[in-house]
Amino acid sequence: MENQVIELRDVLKKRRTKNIGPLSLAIPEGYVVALVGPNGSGKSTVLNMLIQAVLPDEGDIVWFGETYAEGLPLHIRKQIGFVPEQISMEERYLTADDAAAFRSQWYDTWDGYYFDELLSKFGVPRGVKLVKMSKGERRKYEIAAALAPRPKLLLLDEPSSGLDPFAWKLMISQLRECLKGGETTILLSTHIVDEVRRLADYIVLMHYGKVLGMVEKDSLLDNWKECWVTGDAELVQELPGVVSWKPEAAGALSFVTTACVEVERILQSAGIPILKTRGLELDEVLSLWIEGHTPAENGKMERRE
Ligand SMILES: Nc1ncnc2c1ncn2[C@@H]1O[C@H](COP(=O)(O)OP(=O)(O)OP(=O)(O)O)[C@@H](O)[C@H]1O
Repeated sequence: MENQVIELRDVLKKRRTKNIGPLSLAIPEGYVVALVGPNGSGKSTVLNMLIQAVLPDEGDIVWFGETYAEGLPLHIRKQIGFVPEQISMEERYLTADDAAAFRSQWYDTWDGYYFDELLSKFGVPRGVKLVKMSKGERRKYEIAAALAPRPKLLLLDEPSSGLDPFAWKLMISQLRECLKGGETTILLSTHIVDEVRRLADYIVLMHYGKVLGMVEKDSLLDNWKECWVTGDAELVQELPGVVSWKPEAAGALSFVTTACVEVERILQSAGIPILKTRGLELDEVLSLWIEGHTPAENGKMERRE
């Protein structure tokens, strides 16, 4: 059986206007799980509960097989790298190097050379206080500082927010690098479809404080597509997973399906060519999922090489 790095068991956080939870979720070791969902759906609250910056009102959180209701012990905290949504108050008036010197005291696995290399590659200004940096520069520092101790678990709250395209690509390649050994697990919240496409193994959808499901990314993105074929309404009614369709020019029609792999198989055996397909954007996938078009059950994944 796979090791679960994190487990949430009926976790509930009461907020003034809405509750986040009850949430039950298991994050398997060695995978990347993308938390997606509209603003205010509870993604940051989940991530903050995982470092005990926010404490749940009910339920249990299990880290590496143990619960720690009395506070996260240092040996567990040291295995977690966190990129928060907001810059921490304690580090505001420190430079990147001073903040790193402060952090490295808590992490015996802190790799100063790696941190230095990341700051240089990202072009983070040295000698400038974090509070005086641009949003993107601070983000780059946060990513470098989260990666430097080579943690087993990386919690990333919208890590690409404010990054330019060059820095974004660098972040993706560095995260992929971390995953190579198979022991690092990443839980990230994101609104960026390309980030999900390039990194995630699983997608967890949050909506109004609830988890609507956890599904394999490949299965979701391979199956949820818009297709163009030559045919009529009768044809579309025979096809599985069709959620909408419309006539197009020259006797063609387009339809959105949540079962494209099966649709392709059926059309191929009927000798009907698919003229074109388009993978849905993340917002389209989320809207359909939220409307109740649930993805197929996820199968077991092969472990990452
Ligand atoms: N400190 C707080 N006190 C009271 N309510 C809060 C607090 N932090 C968050 N909330 C509320 O909890 C809900 C979930 O917020 P959260 O930041 O977890 O959402 P999110 O999914 O990360 O949103 P976004 O995509 O906008 O970052 C929101 O309705 C928010 O107003």
